[in-house]
Amino acid sequence: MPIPALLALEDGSVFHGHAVGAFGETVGEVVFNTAMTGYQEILTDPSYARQIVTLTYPHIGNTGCNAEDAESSTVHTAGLIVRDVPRRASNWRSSESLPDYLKRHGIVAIAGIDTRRLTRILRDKGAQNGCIVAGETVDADAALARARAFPGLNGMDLAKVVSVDKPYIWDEGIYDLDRTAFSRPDRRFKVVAYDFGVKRNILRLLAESGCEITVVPAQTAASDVLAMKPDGVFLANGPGDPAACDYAIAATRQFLAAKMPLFGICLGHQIMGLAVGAKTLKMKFGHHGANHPVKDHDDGRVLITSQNHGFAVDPGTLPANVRITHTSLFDGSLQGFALTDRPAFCFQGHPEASPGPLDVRYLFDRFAKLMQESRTHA
Ligand SMILES: NC(=O)CC[C@H](N)C(=O)O
Repeated sequence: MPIPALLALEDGSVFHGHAVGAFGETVGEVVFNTAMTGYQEILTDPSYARQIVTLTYPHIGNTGCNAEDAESSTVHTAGLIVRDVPRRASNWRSSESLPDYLKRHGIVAIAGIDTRRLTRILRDKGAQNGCIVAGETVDADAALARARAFPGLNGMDLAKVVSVDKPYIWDEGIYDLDRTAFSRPDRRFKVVAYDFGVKRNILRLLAESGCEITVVPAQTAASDVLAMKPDGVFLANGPGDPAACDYAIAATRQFLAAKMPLFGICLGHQIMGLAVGAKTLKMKFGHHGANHPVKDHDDGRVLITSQNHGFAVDPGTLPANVRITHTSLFDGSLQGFALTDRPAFCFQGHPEASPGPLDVRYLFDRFAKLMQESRTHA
């Protein structure tokens, strides 16, 4: 017999389904993701901390789970909502089924609900705070009260919560499916990467561009980083409200003043925006998927990109020394900018994908070029 589960949203909607993960309850902001593949990468993306993800693709779990596809050391989504989990996972790399993987990580998850109805609610009303309860007895009123008690992500600083405790070196490149091993690329640049919730494929693609990377905790002082004399500093993706990360905004200002080559992704992009004096805003339901068209203003190309953000930099608040480089073709929101008087640029989407297309991978080469030029001019 399936074990019951229910999802309650702050607007009063209640969905009944069955448990496919751990028993218990979880609360968070419910967002929809339209990627058709990559559920394991999504579950382990630290940017999803305190968010419950519903996947619009209906069959989730077909290829099971494995150790190599994790984007961090654990699952970070607060919960998972899917239409249907297959009875059997099948893939030569699979070592565990999705339900077993969720249970092992203590993640509460629900299946068997109408995810199209849920997604329409989120699209029309905006992201909702929600609560999933899974177990023999599920109480809708209690779940609703818990959903409504969740304070929401506005003002929540989660980067320092998911970050590492101490620095470490990363030198692993991308996964080679033929050799079933990760590459060890040559190293030409010393890069310090701020871990606000970094995804491993970002570190892998930085390594592929020739970077030896020292990953540092979110609250590391800029002076400590500058003392390491890196060729460049990387600002990672991460969960929560960027405006709450005052320590990171202050450090970024110091790097800009020192003319340090800088590259920011997602939360890192938002922090760079705040550091130059722009404002961030909370989007209605954000961008979460692997098929978002983004225009590159330098050459007019349309890139298909991977996205996961619920906040955005307000382009109307950018200062005069900012050049907009990328715009979302879904809603016209800001996707990337560069400074005209500093070696610094950033991107709102996920150029490392995982999951998603690698159309924007060239930004990693741009960072290497920026560091090379900065060396030549030094
Ligand atoms: N992936 C990210 O870095 C997300 C950034 C930020 N937490 C947001 O939701 O917009």
